Amino acid sequence: MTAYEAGTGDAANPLKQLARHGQSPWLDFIQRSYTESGKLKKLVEEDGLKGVTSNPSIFQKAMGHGTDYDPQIRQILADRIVDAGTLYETLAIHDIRAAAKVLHPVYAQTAKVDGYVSLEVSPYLARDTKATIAEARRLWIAVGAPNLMIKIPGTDEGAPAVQAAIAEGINVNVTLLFSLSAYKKVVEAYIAGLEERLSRGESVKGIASVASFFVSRIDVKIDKEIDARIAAGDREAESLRGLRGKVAIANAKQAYEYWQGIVRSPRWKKLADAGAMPQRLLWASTSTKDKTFSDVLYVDGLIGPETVNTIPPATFDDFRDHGRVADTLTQDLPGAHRVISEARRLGLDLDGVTRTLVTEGVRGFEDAFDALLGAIAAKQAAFLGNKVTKTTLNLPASLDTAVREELEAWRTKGNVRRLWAGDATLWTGRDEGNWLKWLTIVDDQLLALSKFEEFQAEVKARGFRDALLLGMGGSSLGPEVLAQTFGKHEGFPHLYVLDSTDPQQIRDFQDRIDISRTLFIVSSKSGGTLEPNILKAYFFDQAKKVLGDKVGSHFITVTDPGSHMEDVAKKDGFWKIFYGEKQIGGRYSVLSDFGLVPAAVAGLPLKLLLESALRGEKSCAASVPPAQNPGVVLGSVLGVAARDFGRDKVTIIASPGIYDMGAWLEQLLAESTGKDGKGLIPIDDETIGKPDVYGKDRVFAYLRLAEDPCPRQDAAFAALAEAGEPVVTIELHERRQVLEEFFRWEFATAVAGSIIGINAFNQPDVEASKIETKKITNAYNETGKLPPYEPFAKDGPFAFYADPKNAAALKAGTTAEAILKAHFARAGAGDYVALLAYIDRDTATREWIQKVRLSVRDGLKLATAAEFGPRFQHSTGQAYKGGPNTGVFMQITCDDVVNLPVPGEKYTFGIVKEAQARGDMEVLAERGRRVLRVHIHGDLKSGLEKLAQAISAAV
Ligand SMILES: O=C(CO)[C@@H](O)[C@H](O)[C@H](O)[C@H](O)COP(=O)(O)O
Ligand SMILES: O=C[C@H](O)COP(=O)(O)O
Repeated sequence: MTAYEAGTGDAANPLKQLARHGQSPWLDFIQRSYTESGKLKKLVEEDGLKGVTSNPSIFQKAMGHGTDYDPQIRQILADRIVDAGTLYETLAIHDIRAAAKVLHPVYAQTAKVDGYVSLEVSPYLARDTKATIAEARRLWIAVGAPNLMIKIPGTDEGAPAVQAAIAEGINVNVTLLFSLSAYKKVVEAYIAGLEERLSRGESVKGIASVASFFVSRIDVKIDKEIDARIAAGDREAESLRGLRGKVAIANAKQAYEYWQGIVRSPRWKKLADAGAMPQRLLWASTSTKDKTFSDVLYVDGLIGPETVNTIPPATFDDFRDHGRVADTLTQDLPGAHRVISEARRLGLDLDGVTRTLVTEGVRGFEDAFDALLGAIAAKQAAFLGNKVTKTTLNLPASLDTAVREELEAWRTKGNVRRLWAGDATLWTGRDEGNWLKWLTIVDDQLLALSKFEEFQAEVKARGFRDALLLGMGGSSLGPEVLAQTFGKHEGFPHLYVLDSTDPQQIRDFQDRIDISRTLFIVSSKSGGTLEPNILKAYFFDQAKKVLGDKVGSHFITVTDPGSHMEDVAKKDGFWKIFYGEKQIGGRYSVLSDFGLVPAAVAGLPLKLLLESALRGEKSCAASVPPAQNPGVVLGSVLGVAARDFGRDKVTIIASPGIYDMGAWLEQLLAESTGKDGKGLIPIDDETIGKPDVYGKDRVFAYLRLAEDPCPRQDAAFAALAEAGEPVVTIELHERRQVLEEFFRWEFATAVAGSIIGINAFNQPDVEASKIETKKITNAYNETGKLPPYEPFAKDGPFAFYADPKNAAALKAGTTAEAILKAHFARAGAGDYVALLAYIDRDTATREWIQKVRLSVRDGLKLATAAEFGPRFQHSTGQAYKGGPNTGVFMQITCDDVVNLPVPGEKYTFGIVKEAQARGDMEVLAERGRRVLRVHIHGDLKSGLEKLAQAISAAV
């Protein structure tokens, strides 16, 4: 008695009779309820079931619908923060293990011939040999059952992976085989894998493999071609009709014939003598698709020794009911050859069909996997409820359709996976892949949590009253959000963030802190940026006067390894040096030490914050299909709205409790996307108005803090949505979720950048202004004075400056009002007006700029940006100079009542600020931008008042 006869006994059950003919019926299906209810066990005991196969479509059917899996999903989500892919795999492994347990007795009774459960590698890897091998190895270990088979596609790339897996002793089910030629390669891979083991002196016993030959799909394709030709009146109609429903089985029989030759060959004999088991042919795709054929056609017709048929449940039942058992596989082989040659004679393209079927098969499994992961991600979001932020889109129909199309394109191209894999061709194909460490930084930070917590305890123990962070842009805006959003924490210093060269503003901060009890955080990624260097020099000097030799112990730095600031910190005996990641650009650095160190200093709950960020990361993971991926959805809305609809003004409004998010977002969006004449123009904190004050160039992003919403904002957004404006509402259930949003917006920005078609990770035009500023400060150091700079007009306290081209356009007027009128008259639909104020940024000036921008917005119906220099130069400045030429700029400068020295330099902070304004103006003008500078002489307060009146009159 062979192993195949082990389960015989019930003469009335065709399924059981198969064993006598050497065929093992497997079930092409898996579902939790089957295993848990004992149904699978019953099939084994009553029907002689000998194995189970799964594939992405099967799991999609099982997990994508119903509630079978809900309890385990809830339990996993309660314990861990995971992505949809991990969730799927955990559920799948659970099922596979459970089925393997049920089938283990078969495995034992048949001496390892049968009793297997198959689990397929990710279909996304079907064309990647190395990744398939790694995945096979990983799944093999993760499931940890001897009667597991790893399914690997029999593609050109899959065959070498089969060989490698077999050589490692992993049981393999080779799937997606349609053609004899592909099958031959797979047989070779199996044999070569076993030979590899033998040559290393390893055993080949007990290693099992099946080659899954797909049957019915071939008839579906060929018969369609036949029907089309008959319908078109083909002369060979009769002969063609005679082949309907025959080619697939004939093709399978040829494969079997080949197998028979193999197992008789001396090469195989050697392996068999060493105890190897032959790789059996497994008939897959055996449900009947054409209802005019027998419903058990592909079981009845393929019965033969040492084969497997994996049968879907309905066909399984049909075959139990009326299957006919006979040795059909070996019957009439000449007939099978005739069918194939007749098909060739008639020009039916079997080779082409099998090639197409491989491509379609891979695609089909990818689609099914996408659908499955999408369903899991949606379920996950629903179960997590308030633990994650919630996004609602209100988009006009045309934008909505375009966004859906974009999401589908991202899905079919596998772009989310490409992004995670660092594929630079998603952007401009240059060095973008080197700038993506932010994708996984949260995982690293969680691993390093104890480092931050120890530091936090040390800060607390030292009893600092204040902490002053000195930095610009990416090194200051994230910490500023943390400081503003989470406030002061008992026992920890008050965190202040200074990002200005305005002497008055520096003095304001100095007045707020007690230097003797202050921890200074010098934050500079490159370590070479002018502002943090001179601010450090200034405060170090000031602190030295108070602290003497201990001054270094009040300073820490966060900087990239090897930077100038690292040298400074070492030389000056800083208390600590924290390092950034070189593969993260400044504006993507908030979840690296650039955000974590100030968070630790301020006494924030680091673990909770990082966990929130991790939720952001996991919800945007490579496994989460675009339509369920919050980062891709948001990025697609922003990218498509700008690219296809001219809606490039991303208007960001946040609830009061998280208002500062906008300043961080401004930099992220503008600096990442505003270049090559394209990009998103962020409009932050422009008080929300009635629908009629807006042009058709906006997308609105509402960051709503559900725990403390603003009813006025709610009502205004409802009105905008009602009026058909595109509104994205992101609901944060608690403040902590700003960390989740940090990650999501970073991801969305990368996506939008890809859609717009720019490099989302460089900032060429910010560098340009820095160079111009440096030229001016260097000149000052050499000559002790600034180059001459003449206004083209003066009126009262105002002096107006511009480059010759802009001056020519504005010179007609001589009064402030006329000049401003002429300037603003240059703005038209789709443009924006940016006020760039190089003045102290305090409550009064912020209110002033807000009032003025609203008068401009309402007067001109244009988007407005209200910015303070020099901080915006490290942020939106990139888009102003490098983005679309739609900005109309007005610099506002003032006399400095206070001036402060920069230790070691001839220039002062006042000179630096002047150099920055001039440098930026130079570059703006050089890029052909409409720009005007208004300098306020004398008292700033009254000057600003007058300017506000003049602007209001001009618009
Ligand atoms: O590959 C195996 C078994 O190794 C099967 O699970 C295989 O994927 C299925 O039989 C087919 O996908 C089902 O195909 P079809 O009936 O949808 O044409
Ligand atoms: O956004 C980045 C700013 O330009 C500051 O750069 P940094 O961190 O290298 O000093």
